[in-house]
Amino acid sequence: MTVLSVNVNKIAVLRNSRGGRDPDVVTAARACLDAGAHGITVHPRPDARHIRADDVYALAELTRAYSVEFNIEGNPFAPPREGYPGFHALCAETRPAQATLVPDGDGQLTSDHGFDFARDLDGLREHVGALKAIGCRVSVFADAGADMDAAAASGADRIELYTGPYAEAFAAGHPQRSLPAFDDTARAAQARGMGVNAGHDLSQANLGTFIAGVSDVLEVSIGHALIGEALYDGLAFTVKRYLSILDGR
Ligand SMILES: CC(=O)[C@@H](O)[C@H](O)COP(=O)(O)O
Ligand SMILES: NCC(=O)COP(=O)(O)O
Repeated sequence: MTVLSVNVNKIAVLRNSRGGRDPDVVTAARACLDAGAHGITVHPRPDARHIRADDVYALAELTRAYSVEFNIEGNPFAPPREGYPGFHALCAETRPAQATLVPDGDGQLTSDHGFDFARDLDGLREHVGALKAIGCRVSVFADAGADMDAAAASGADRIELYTGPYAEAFAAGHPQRSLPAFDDTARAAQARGMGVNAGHDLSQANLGTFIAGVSDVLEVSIGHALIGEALYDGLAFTVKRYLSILDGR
């Protein structure tokens, strides 16, 4: 079975645009969990442009109360700065079920590649070991076609396949051109004892084809498309509520 971890970054984007408390990430996460989502994902970035350290603490409490998995994503190599205690410190303070290591640089609009495992192996080994020592399952962000021998040598429990290129191929009408590389990488990871997660730009349109075409995906984390789709699904209902308030005057 593939579990769904909802990424609530985008709720924080909306909240931060007005500087207040709403929409509230914990309320949104609770709605996802009440609807049956299996877990919550966040990707706090050092510039705190969406999820902030306080959100991470509050969501850790919520997911603990619901007995579901909390997945924190981030770059373990990025140094702490004001408002961002650093990836390891956040994990040490909140003990998420899963820590997903992503090699994002400063100023990147969003994640757009996995690790070069052979190049980053020594540093990755250290971070993976430290996170496992505090009780986290550790997943590492990987491109289709990445070196799974080196990924396994990092000590990671899982890889998370970076699905952006698949989503692009799907949108261009030829998902079957990209799926075999994802499936081969998943099988190579599994043959080396690692589990396989996937995420980035997955959506209602492209998810089914991906899950059907890639071996034994344990978890998908989905945020951008899911929150956008929720707006479309919720707008008619919400507009009617406003109209009924106005009609009731
Ligand atoms: C690793 C990954 O693919 C997601 O965490 C994605 O990067 C979401 O981050 P943003 O919401 O900051 O784009
Ligand atoms: N790990 C991927 C994730 O958490 C969500 O990515 P996206 O759906 O916001 O592109």
